[in-house]
Amino acid sequence: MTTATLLDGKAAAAEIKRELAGRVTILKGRGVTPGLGTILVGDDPASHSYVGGKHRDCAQVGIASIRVHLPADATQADVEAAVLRLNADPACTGFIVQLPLPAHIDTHAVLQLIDPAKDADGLHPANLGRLVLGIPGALPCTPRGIIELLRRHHVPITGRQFCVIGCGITVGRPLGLMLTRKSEHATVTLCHEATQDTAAHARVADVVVAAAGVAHLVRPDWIKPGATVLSVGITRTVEGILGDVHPDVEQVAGSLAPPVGGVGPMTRAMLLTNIVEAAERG
Ligand SMILES: Nc1nc(=O)c2c([nH]1)NC[C@@H]1CN(c3ccc(C(=O)N[C@@H](CCC(=O)O)C(=O)O)cc3)C=[N+]21
Repeated sequence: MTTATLLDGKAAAAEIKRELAGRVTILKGRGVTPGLGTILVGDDPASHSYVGGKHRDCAQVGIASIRVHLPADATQADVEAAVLRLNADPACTGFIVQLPLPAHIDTHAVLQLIDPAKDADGLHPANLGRLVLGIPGALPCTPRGIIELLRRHHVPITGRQFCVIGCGITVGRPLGLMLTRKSEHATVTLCHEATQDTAAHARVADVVVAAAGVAHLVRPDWIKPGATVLSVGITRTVEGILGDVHPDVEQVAGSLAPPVGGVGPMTRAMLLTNIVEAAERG
């Protein structure tokens, strides 16, 4: 049996961070220190750990960190005030509101208040609209990380058949938009909960991206031998982190991004890239 080549997001992200550190040095020479802000509401351990990782990354490349932490019972007005403060803070080049927000908060109302020029996640309606129209703007970090991971491993994109499983707002839906731009020009099938036969769509794909958040959804018999597979969604259990792709897929795929050390580190590297680009635009 063969074993898939690893799409190593940890190594690619380390390389990107070295490149960004050089660009940050140049910015600092011009008197500009890029700053990433994060707004975290509540005490979800996973969210805390993600936000911690983002600030560790910032320290590595010389980006300043601005951390805002609000209690779980923060009101809509409290969260909106935090957004407005970072919009107005000249030390903050760009920022993110860590998702998910507590259920009593209107997420769309919060995201719409972010200054689109400071939208490090690329999730503001103005930036998603620019993506649809093909106008330059901040791009969502995870889809951007997926495309960058494929490029750095020389996986062909143009003209290839992609099956994207899951069409959430942070991964699947914007990934479909990005992959069908002129610069990528892939053919994309977006599958979701109501798709009749997701396995049949996956089987014909050159690249399968699993971003549904359903543990071990993608089985070995769903994969065309030699295809590229990315396990993006994760489910936390007492036994540890389970990816959307069953581990045995490794025996069929040509290359595979694992649920840990694959797309996750690339998402973080693209967040830093969005900040450095925003600082360079000035
Ligand atoms: N506004 C917002 N923007 C986001 O980009 C965002 C978000 N909210 N909410 C949650 C999801 C999830 N996400 C991850 C990023 C990195 C890893 C990552 O680096 N994972 C490590 C493992 C980390 C671990 O062990 O938990 C790895 O794959 O090696 C994972 C997940 C960003 N998200």
